[in-house]
Amino acid sequence: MAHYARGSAVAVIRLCNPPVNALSLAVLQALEDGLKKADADPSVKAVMICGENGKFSAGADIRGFSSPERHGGALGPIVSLIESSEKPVVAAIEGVALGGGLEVALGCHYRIAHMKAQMGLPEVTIGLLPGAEGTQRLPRLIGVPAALDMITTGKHIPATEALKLGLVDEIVEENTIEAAIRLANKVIGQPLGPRRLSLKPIPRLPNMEAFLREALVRVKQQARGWLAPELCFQAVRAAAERPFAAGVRRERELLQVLLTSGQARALQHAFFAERAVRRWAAPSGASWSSAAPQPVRKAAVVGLGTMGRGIVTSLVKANIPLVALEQNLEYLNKGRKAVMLLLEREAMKMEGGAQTLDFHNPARLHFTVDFDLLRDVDLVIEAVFENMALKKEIFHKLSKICKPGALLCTNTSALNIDEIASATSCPQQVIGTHFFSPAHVMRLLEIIRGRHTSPTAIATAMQLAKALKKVGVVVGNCFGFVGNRMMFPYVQQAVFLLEEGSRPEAVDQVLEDFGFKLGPFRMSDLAGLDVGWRSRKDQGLTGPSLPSGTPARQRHGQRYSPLPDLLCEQGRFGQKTGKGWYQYEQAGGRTATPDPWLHSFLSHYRDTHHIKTRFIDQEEILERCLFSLINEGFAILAEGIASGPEHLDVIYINGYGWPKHRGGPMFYASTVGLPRVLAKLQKYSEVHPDVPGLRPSAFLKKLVAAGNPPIKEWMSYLSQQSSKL
Ligand SMILES: CC(C)(COP(=O)(O)OP(=O)(O)OC[C@H]1O[C@@H](n2cnc3c(N)ncnc32)[C@H](O)[C@@H]1OP(=O)(O)O)[C@@H](O)C(=O)NCCC(=O)NCCSC(=O)C[C@@H](O)CCCCCCCCCCCCC(=O)O
Repeated sequence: MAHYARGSAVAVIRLCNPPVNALSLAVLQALEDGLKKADADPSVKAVMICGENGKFSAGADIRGFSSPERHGGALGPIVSLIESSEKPVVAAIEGVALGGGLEVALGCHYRIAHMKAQMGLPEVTIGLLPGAEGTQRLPRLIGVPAALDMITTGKHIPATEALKLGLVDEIVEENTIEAAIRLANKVIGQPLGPRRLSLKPIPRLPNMEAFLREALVRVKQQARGWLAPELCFQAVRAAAERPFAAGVRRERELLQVLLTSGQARALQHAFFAERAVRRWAAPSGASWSSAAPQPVRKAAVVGLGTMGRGIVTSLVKANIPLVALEQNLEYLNKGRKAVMLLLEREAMKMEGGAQTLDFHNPARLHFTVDFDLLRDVDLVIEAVFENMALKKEIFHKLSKICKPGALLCTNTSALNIDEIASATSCPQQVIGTHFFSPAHVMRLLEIIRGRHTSPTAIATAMQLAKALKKVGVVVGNCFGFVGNRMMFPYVQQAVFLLEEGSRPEAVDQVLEDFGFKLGPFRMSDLAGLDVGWRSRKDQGLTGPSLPSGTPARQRHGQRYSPLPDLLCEQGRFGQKTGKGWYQYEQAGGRTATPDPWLHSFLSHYRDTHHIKTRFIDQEEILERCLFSLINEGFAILAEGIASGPEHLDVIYINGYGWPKHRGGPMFYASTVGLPRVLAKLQKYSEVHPDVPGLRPSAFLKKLVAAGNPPIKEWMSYLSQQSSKL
């Protein structure tokens, strides 16, 4: 709703729809009514628009988009109505003015903001464009380059920057509403023509054409199949090249394209999925709403390898005092040097911002080899390499040294949390925190609940994720948890495709065209082939513990490809050794080039194993890789390892480079249609009966039999879910 009130000569319209004053149909109607009332009242000389509870508005009500009467479209005429008012209208911006909220403010004749307010046009991030004439007004106000930057990235900008850009007229430290009313009184009677943005000419650039050409290249490069940035660009270009009314018509046409692309729905699914995963629940009945986190006043990180260094950097950035521990001085000094380098780089990125990094002060970051210094920490993150015996030894030590109640986290990508916890006297305080590399950059934190993990421990780990500006997703304990477990069949299919006749660059191309930043082979070269090799040796799948006489391409009666092991045996670990599935300019190089050596190696391998080579088309590559990953997702849901498909989607988008505009793997499956996914899996499984990853999961079959219900209803088909969460 919007509340209308009149005090002296200034009428106040307050947008009111908690928690973020989203512009629902009711709010828009009330806003329109308020404007008309103010217009009709001769004692009203000016209008002030503000939001309830210290927030202007987060824009159109995204939840309403999927309702039959989509109401976002009604906003443009209301913004025009504001602008055409004969009485000055002032926007008082507190908290956020985003999307349609900022478009309302752009319709106003004056904008005044609190200095802590944030503004932006984030429609691009939900697959849309600022379709209430925002693409036409903003460039007229702040110029094409700045408007293009805001509209194609969706970034939020602080009030101080908005003032510099001329987006707001004034910023205030005290009461914004009172300041806005003062301003409204001051401008009564002043001419409004120059304040109407639709009448303003676009600020010209000497080289507008060249600027736009280069900007388009940049936008396209970054978008990789995501349509909205390019269409946002086209709308701003229309503002630069056409009169206002024609630009508005173009904006509408482009919006229609986006609305029918399917990407808006996918990105909005991703938006709500990210919020849904915060509401975790455990089988005991404990949940996000009942369990309180423990405060983390001081933390520790054990192990300063690649992961530990990133985790330390993340904690320092979150301003958490920290002890960083290594097993000996040599490793400690190496780790300290690397951490300092990372922190210097982060500090440089933050230069000029409000926050600074305090990492030279030993009270905030203390490097040590002395376990005794962990006595008073509230939380420890163990980040040594993936070895069960080593992890158990460390956890045994931690449970003796750390104070009662301290949370003990293990950074592992696959190992059994319960087994690690069994080495302690406090398994309720043990939890898995699976960070993704580089840990100070990647947003995902998989939080693994063991059998005994307490609700307080989960709440504290979720709170930690938030403090680190990460997305925490609570999952159950199984080999590989959610992300890596779904990744195994995907990578396995990619390697099988090589055996059958494809090449790394062909497989990668298909998946990169789909929208992944890196295909499976480029990804594997980046992560290091030795990581998986070590794990397979530990599992007895290769190496000295493999029983003699084991068939080269079979393990436990199932198809197995020794290709990655053979590469490792040749010292081809990927980028770090300059050779892997590709060749690189040098060890540590980043530019992957197809490698003739690998091609002839593959030919030789196929000959040795009498594999008949065939041409494999793009469709088969895509379907075998993606559908096997999705199939595993259904098994995970059925086993209760994750509470819903949106958890899997959030994990894949934030940890595995799944293109966000495709909504995550499970959402993608829902758009492909479950009957089609099932039929394809059945077909491939018949051809490859020795590959369990292609055998359709019982849950997928059940959903198809139930008539392909919408994704929101999937979990209701799991009647007797044995939750492992
Ligand atoms: C505002 C935030 C920065 C706040 O962040 P914070 O971390 O503090 O809190 P949360 O993110 O947890 O949010 C709290 C709570 O509020 C919900 N929420 C937030 N924003 C909205 C919103 N705009 N609408 C509805 N609900 C919202 C959020 O979900 C949380 O609740 P939950 O129960 O889930 O916990 C941050 O929230 C944020 O960034 N919000 C999004 C801001 C945004 O993207 N704004 C742009 C909105 S789009 C818009 O304004 C469009 C206009 O340009 C008009 C265009 C006209 C044409 C439109 C055509 C309509 C048809 C569309 C069809 C789409 C596809 C289809 O269905 O087919």
